[in-house]
Amino acid sequence: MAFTWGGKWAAAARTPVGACSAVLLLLVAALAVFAPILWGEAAEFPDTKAIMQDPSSAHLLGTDSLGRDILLRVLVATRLSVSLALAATAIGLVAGVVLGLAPSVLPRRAGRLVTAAVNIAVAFPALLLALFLAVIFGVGMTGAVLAIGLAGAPSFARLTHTLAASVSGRDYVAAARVAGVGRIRLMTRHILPNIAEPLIINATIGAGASLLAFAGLSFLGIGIQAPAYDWGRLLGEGLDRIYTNPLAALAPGAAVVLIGLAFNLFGEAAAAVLGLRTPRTRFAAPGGATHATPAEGDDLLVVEDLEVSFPGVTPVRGVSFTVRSGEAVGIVGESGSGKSLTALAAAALIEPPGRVRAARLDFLGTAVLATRPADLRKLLGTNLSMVFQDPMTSFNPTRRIGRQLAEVAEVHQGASRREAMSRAVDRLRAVHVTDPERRVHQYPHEFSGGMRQRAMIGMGLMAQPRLVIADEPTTALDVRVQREVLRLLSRIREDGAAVLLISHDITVIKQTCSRLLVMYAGQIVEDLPVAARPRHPYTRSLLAAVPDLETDRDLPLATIPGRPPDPSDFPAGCAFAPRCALAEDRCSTDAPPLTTRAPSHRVACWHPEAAS
Ligand SMILES: Nc1ncnc2c1ncn2[C@@H]1O[C@H](COP(=O)(O)OP(=O)(O)OP(=O)(O)O)[C@@H](O)[C@H]1O
Repeated sequence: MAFTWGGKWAAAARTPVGACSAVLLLLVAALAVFAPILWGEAAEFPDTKAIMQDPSSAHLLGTDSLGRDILLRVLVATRLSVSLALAATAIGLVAGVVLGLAPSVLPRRAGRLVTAAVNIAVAFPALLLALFLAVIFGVGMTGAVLAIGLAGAPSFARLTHTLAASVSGRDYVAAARVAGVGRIRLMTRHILPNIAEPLIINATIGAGASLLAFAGLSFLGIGIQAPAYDWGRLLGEGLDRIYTNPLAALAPGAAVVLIGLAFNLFGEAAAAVLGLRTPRTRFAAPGGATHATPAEGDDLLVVEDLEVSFPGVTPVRGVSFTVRSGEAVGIVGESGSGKSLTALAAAALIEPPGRVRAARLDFLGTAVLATRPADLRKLLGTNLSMVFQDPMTSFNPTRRIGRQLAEVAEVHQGASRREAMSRAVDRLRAVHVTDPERRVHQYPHEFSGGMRQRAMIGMGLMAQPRLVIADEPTTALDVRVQREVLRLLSRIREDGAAVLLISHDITVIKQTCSRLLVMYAGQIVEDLPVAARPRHPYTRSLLAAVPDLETDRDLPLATIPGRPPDPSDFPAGCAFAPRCALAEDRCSTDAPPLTTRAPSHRVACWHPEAAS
C-alpha cells in the first residue's frame, strides 16, 4: 500500500490548497507536541495580580479569571483538542469499518439487520447523535470521545459497505473465492487494503468535523471538565467576557475553525488527487491443489440445461455441455452472448440477485448446486482455477505477486510460508517469468501486461487444477504475448488439466482447443470439433468475418448484419433468425433444439444442411 499512498499524499500536498493545509497541520502537530512542554506550567499558573486583564504586550490575548495567560492556554490546548478529535475519529473509523464489512461476513439475515440499522443511524444528524450518546456515556472526556466516535461510525459504515461492494466484484476477489479463501481473510487481505485509501482520506476530513463536535460538547459543558481544558472550554470561558475582551473567545474559536478547515481541505485535496487517478487494479486468479477425486467416467464438468437469471433477465438459457479430462473446449460468441456467465456459474461464482438453475451441474462428480459452501470451496479451490480477462484487475494491487501466489498453497496445501514461496518461484519460472526470485517480491504494477497474465496462469497452477477456466485471457495483450499465453494454456493440457477457454475471437479458440461451443443469445447454437465444417449459419458468419491468407483483399470484409437481441427481450423462435440470410417463417416462431447431426457435432438450426 505504501507504494501508492506515499505518492498520493505527496501529490495532494503539491496542490495549492493541499500545501497550505499540510503546512498548517504540520504546525499544529508541532504545537501539540511542544506547547505543553514549553508553556504547560505557565498556562496553569494563576496570577492574582493580573486577573481579567485586557490584551497587552505582556499578555497578547489578555488573562482569564485566575490571571492565566489566554494565548498560552490556547496554544497548550492544541494537544488535548487535536488528540481527542483524532481518537474519536479513529473510534468512528474502526467501528464503521467493522459495521460496514459485517454484512459481507455475517449470515444474510443478520447482515441485512446490520445494514438496516446503519441506514437508520445515517439518517440521524451526527451531532444530535453525539449529544444523545454523550448523555448516555456520562459527562467527561471518555464519554465525549466515545459519543463523537460512535456518532461518526454510521457514515464510515455506509462508505465501507459501498466501497467493499464495488471491490468485491473485481476479478481478484472472485479468484480468491475460487481458491477457497475464507470470508474473513478475503475481507482483511483482499478487500480492506483496496478500500483503505478512500477510507483514510474520509477520516482526515472527518477529523475536522470531530474537532468541531468536541469543541461543541465542551462549550456546552458536557465535554472536557476542569481543570483540563480544550478549545471548546476556552471558548465557553471567553464568551462570558465577549464585550470586554472579545479576543478571549475569538482565539480558541478561530483555532477550531482554522484547524478543522485544514483537516477538511487536506482530505479534500487528497481525495481530488485520488479521484484523478484510476486505481491500478490488476490481478489474477488462483487455482487449486491436488487430491482430485476422479470424476465419474471421463467427465470433469457436466452442465445440463443451465439457466442463469437476474431480476427481469435470463441471459443464459438451457445450456448443456461436457468438458472431459485433458480436453480443451472453447466458447465463442459475440459480446453479451452469455459466455462469461456460463463459466462463472460453473465455478459457483454467480452472486445474488443472480440465480443459477440446472438439471445437472457436476464438477468432478459433485453436484455443485447441492453442495454446502464450505465443501464447495474446498472442491473448487483445489481443483479449479480461473484466469480472468482483464490483466488490470486480476491481481490484488496492494500485495506482492509472490504472496498472492503463495496464498493458494498455504490455504489449500497447508504449506509453510517458505515452502509456498518457493513453489511460487517455481511456478513463475514454469510460465517463463524471468528472474522469478526477484519478481516474487514485486507488486503487480511492476509487471508488464503479458508478464502479469503469465503470472496469473502461474497462480492457477500453484496446485494441480483439473480444470482451468480462462475468460478472454489474451484480449488485452499484443499478438506476440497472446501467442505465448495460448501456448502456455496448451501446455497445461499436457499436464492433464482440462481447459475451458472463452473468447469472442474464433481464431484464438481454433489455435488452442479441440472442441468449440458457439453461443448466441444465451444458448449454445453449435457444438463441434474444431476441425469439423460448421453447419450453423451463425458459426459460418463468424468464420467468414475473420480474414485469412485466401481472403480477397479487394472485397469488403464480411460482417454479420444487425445486432444480437437484448437479453431482456429474446425472440420466440431462433434468436439468430432476424440476422440470418436463410431464415424462413418457422425460424421466427419455433426455437430449433440443439440436435446431434454427426458424431460430436450438435447444431440448433432448422436448416443446417442448407447452411453447409
Ligand atoms: N449482474 C448482471 N445483472 C444483469 N444482467 C447481467 C449481469 N451480468 C451479466 N448480465 C447480462 O448477461 C448477458 C451476458 O453476459 P456475459 O458477461 O456472460 O456475456 P459475454 O458473452 O461473456 O460477453 P463479453 O464477451 O462482452 O464478456 C449480457 O447481456 C449482460 O448484460
